[in-house]
Amino acid sequence: MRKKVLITPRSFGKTSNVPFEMLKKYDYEILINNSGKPYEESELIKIIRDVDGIIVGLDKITSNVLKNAKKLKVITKYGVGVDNIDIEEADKLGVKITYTPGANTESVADLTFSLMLCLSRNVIKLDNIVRSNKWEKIIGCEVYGKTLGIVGTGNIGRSVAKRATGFDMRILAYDKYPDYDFANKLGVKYVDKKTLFEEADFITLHLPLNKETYHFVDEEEFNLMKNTAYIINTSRGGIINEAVLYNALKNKKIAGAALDVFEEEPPLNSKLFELDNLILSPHCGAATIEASERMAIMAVEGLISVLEDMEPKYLYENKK
Ligand SMILES: NC(=O)C1=CN([C@@H]2O[C@H](COP(=O)(O)OP(=O)(O)OC[C@H]3O[C@@H](n4cnc5c(N)ncnc54)[C@H](O)[C@@H]3O)[C@@H](O)[C@H]2O)C=CC1
Ligand SMILES: O=CC(=O)O
Repeated sequence: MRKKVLITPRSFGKTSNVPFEMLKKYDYEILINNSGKPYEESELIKIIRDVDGIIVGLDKITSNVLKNAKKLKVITKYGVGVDNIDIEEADKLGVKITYTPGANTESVADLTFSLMLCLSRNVIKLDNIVRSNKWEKIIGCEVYGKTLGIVGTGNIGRSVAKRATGFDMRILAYDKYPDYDFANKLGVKYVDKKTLFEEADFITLHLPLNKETYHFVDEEEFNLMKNTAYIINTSRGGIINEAVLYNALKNKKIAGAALDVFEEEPPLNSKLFELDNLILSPHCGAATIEASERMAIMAVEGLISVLEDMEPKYLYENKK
């Protein structure tokens, strides 16, 4: 019987045909989510019953979904953050998880840096000024020479650090597993969480979302920050307590923030929209031609390796 593969991410295979050509060699029956949005749990439960492998974007692969997946051998994350997958349930059921580590690193680092520059120079507001037939200037601040606090020095955090050296920034970092080789090479200083939040002019978050990192930035951290400091989140919405961020921005406890990710996505009619010291983007960190192509190819390689009983590629190891 032909194996069935479900593909849900919107941008999969949109920038090149290579991933589909790779899949063709195996004569799988391919199902594609053409709805333009992630599946609801109830939809996935129906579809997944006789699926052997799934390439998934941000759809929630809950324990209910997994319990209904009678043939599933592999869940392949088209991306890096696997917080939308019930990893423990998958482990219990013997379903392998593969992902695409590093595939979107440079794209997320680019977006992070561009958000930092947009915040410091009020780029969105400047654009609005000119479009409304006004000619006013806003005094911003330089990123050059400032202190950057990088939370999470994995692939993306390290790439942000590389960009920051070009701006002669003083770079502080915090990570549960510090990488001293990288730090020595780039002149990055590992500090404790409190020091980073107290001293940084720009803080950027690059942690995976899990029980340990949920609301990693909460009241206490906003209280430590300078009132001239900015925070940028391109990791996952749940890393920041959004209600507390709202108050910090509203009361000018901090200077500003930029969010590519939200506790609820999309953040429809959110009260965050009232704030003019906040820049928003719709979870676009990996939305480049280059990252999409790399993610699609690595996703297909991972999926095929498990479905065809080869040495699994890009296996996600649950470190708990
Ligand atoms: N906005 C977007 O489109 C994208 C968002 N992401 C998010 O960015 C996150 C980071 O991505 P990468 O850098 O590629 O992952 P990575 O796995 O290379 O780096 C994560 C880093 O966080 C550290 N870490 C983990 N738990 C920690 C804790 N409790 N305390 C301190 N440090 C901890 C790890 O030691 C590691 O250095 C992903 O998990 C994903 O959620 C990733 C790609 C695109
Ligand atoms: O959000 C995207 C990812 O790769 O994780």
